[in-house]
Amino acid sequence: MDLIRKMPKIDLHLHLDGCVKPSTLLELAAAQHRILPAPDAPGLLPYMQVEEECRSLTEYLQKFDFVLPYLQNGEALERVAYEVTEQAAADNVCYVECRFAPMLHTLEGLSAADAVGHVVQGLQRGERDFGVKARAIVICLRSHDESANREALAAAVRYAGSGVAAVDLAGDEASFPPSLFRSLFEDARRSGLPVTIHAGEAAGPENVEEAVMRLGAVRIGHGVRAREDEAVIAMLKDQRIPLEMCPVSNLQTKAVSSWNDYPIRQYMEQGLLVTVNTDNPTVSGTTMSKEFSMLSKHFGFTAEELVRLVANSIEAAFLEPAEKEELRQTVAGHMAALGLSLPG
Ligand SMILES: O=c1[nH]cnc2c1ncn2[C@@H]1O[C@H](CO)[C@@H](O)[C@H]1O
Ligand SMILES: [Zn+2]
Repeated sequence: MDLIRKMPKIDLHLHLDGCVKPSTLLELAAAQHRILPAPDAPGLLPYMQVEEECRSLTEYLQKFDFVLPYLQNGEALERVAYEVTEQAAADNVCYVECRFAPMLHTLEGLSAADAVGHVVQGLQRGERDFGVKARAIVICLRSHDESANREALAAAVRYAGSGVAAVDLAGDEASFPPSLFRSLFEDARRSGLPVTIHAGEAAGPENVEEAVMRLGAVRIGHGVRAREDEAVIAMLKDQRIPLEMCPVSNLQTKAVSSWNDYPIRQYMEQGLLVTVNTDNPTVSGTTMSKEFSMLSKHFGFTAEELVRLVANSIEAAFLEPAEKEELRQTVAGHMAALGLSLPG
């Protein structure tokens, strides 16, 4: 466990609104003169974190409704983004891609572009203060209409290459299939921003295929249910599409029924490019170290296998080649100090 904590790690799939600290929420509420249902951090946690009995992604997503009202101004967004890098540093995560849906932060007059600007500012301040590299990913939401999603996309394009690294599609996968978003993602692709899409989490392998073949995704969020179709697995392998797996979250949303049933080893043996991430540290009650510990506990992952996952994340990162190489050097240096060597 100590080695896991010290190991340099990478988190490519983490939602900004899923990692607000309860202590921060208390301060945001006080500054905004808003009432919370509990007076202290332990009392707030049940409102922010899922229980073991969580039954589905839809139920899981309800936790976000609780924090979003407090994240409607630039100051709050900048602070929680800054704290993403602080939390990353505390767990020896040296690169983080932090995703969020700007349109969820426009309820009190902030524009989508301003929301993106504030998040980018918070991440960049955190990069300087904590030595953690950070990029933002802008999320379009399945439950939003085309015009809202186009506004989010335009905000992403405005910050492309200056803080925003990619575009994503998230939300209720069971109710809104990816085919509804073909025209939106055609424009996303034309903008030059790379695309990652949540798929095969709460619906079947056809969504993974659609995301890659029709929407142009070059990475897939979760992809747990891709295993139900051999042809989809072959397509992921042939195109070397990284999977952003989030084990603790995937158990909670019932993308799988038990650890035994989690396809991570199977995917690695099939030659897929697997990465491991947190999804939502507060909502899921997790950290990168906890994710790695779970893999070592339930699947006997060795230190070398965990290092392989970190190497995969470097390969999958939405960074320019020179920046990626710099990250590789940094990670290799930290690994070497622990007596571990970074492959490839
Ligand atoms: O695992 C997930 N699957 C799909 N959507 C998610 C997941 N986690 C969070 N969000 C959605 O993304 C929004 C912006 O961050 C969150 O508000 C939540 O609705
Ligand atoms: Zn997610």
